[in-house]
Amino acid sequence: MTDRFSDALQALNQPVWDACIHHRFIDEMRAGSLDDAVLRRYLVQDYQFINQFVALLGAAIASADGFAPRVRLAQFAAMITSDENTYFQRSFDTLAVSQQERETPPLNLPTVQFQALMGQAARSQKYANCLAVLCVAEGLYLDGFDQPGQSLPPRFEHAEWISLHANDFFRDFVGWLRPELDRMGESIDPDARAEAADYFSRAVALEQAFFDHVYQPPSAD
Ligand SMILES: Cc1ncc(CN)c(N)n1
Repeated sequence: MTDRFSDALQALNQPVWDACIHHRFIDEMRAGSLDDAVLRRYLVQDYQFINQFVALLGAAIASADGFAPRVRLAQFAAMITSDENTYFQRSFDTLAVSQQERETPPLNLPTVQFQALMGQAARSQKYANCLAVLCVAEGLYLDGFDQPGQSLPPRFEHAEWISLHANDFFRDFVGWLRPELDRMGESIDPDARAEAADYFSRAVALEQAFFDHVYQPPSAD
């Protein structure tokens, strides 16, 4: 077992982590073969995830222990609220997603649970808890979508979603997040480490449920 907190947390959750990064959702997105109904369900739910995710970034900014991490996190929030937000809007246009579905869709159970987890981490006002969830959300997408030598599928809805999670800025951010969680892990007591570890595990499980659920018909909750 490694000494690094982020590695130890990932190792503890490795089977579920691997199930996520090899999930058919990621394979089909990368192949450009994802069914439009699945893509549509995913994007509609994920836009609601992103809403709370940006609030979590705000909480991480507020609870961080210095200006340098705040700058990093704020720069990342700027990317999500610009390039990623316009990706969603353009995809919604292409997939004929109504304004109501963009803003107030019925939520899947994993979306509700993920929003609750992020809200709980934010309200804890503990930087380590926020970082644990961020490490999962972004580390897992980097591992899933950033494959060496991959060629991008033709449709922008697939290609851009991959590119948003496989580029130098994103690699650099995740490459900063992991040691940042390690650094915080060293500065908190065992109870606080266990608390952050629990956020990490719950977030990994929710990532899997989130992918699984978009393959189920809308009334399946
Ligand atoms: C559910 C979820 N997890 C992670 C990500 C990556 N930003 C996302 N878009 N959606």
